[in-house]
Amino acid sequence: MKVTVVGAGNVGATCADVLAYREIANEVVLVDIKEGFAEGKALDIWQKAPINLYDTRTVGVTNDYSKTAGSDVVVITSGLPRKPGMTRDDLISTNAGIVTSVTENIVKHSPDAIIIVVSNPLDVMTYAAHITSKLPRTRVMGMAGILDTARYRAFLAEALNVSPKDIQAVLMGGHGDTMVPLPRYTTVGGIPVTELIDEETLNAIVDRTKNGGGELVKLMGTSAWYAPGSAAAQMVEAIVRDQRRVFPVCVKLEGEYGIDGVYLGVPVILGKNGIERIIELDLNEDEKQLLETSRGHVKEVMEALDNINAAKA
Ligand SMILES: NC(=O)c1ccc[n+]([C@@H]2O[C@H](COP(=O)([O-])OP(=O)(O)OC[C@H]3O[C@@H](n4cnc5c(N)ncnc54)[C@H](O)[C@@H]3O)[C@@H](O)[C@H]2O)c1
Ligand SMILES: O=C(O)C[C@H](O)C(=O)O
Repeated sequence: MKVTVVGAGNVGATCADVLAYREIANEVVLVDIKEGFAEGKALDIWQKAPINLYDTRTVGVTNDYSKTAGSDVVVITSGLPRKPGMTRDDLISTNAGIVTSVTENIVKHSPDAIIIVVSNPLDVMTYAAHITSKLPRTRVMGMAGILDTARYRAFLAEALNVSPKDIQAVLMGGHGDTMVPLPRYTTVGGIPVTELIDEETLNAIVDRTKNGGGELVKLMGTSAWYAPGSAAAQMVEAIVRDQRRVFPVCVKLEGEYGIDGVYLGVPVILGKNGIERIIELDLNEDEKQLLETSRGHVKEVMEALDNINAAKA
């Protein structure tokens, strides 16, 4: 299996490293626009192989997409991260141009690839990659739900003083303040979380999760990479090993949840064909309302992208 990661910055290099040391792919190609940057990162990861004992080959290239040819999966992490005081949506015009041109290059050299978008604003960059690639919606998806759910699970594990391994949760909607964590679908070793934690603490954890990205941007001056890079690698693994894992993933909805033509995080089964199935939960009225708010927000940002594209045309 051959996997390309575009963008050799914090998230891309972390993702490539996880793909390599966990031997998820035989070959990982790292691409960046900065001369020598991807080559250096790929060489560093390769030189770690004798220490951490893996044999995945890592190759770095500066904008040379011929080396990515025949990739089974491509992860797009290229683009600006936000700085303190910015929202993810503030990145739209710069990152849309980057994601669009990267996607054109990817499909030219790997027409059968499955594409995982990581660049922000996530839901709308997934839209940009999907319309550019012209691939079926099952093959172009965005990573955010695994990260947001991981934050929620980590905060819960801390509050309950239990292993994060035992916390299962679902989170839906856009990757932003309107994301929709679902306490009703959260369990701790099979026990509904509401039986183990009081409402006030749970609500505080939900709020912290919604602002989880911003919390890290404030602390570090740029956005997170260890959990995001690992989350993208986990999606790659589910696809290349045909694991049929159930994850929240951003995909174009075509009638599911009563929503049409908007890119949102929903639970899916992820396997060798990409999105094998979208799972439709029976949401209650409050949850439906939260999802509708999230849909409205993502739709607005999608329209902003349409306006940017129309102005360019
Ligand atoms: N979806 C998520 O949950 C999530 C999580 C974390 C970060 N992100 C997003 O991922 C993106 C990358 O974050 P980062 O921290 O790795 O940033 P970074 O600045 O460390 O790395 C980005 C890399 O992209 C490269 N790049 C820019 N234009 C390119 C092009 N046309 N072709 C190839 N490479 C190009 C840059 O040279 C840089 O090395 C940001 O947009 C960030 O907001 C998303
Ligand atoms: O918060 C960001 O800007 C990056 C990413 O979307 C995250 O949630 O960590």
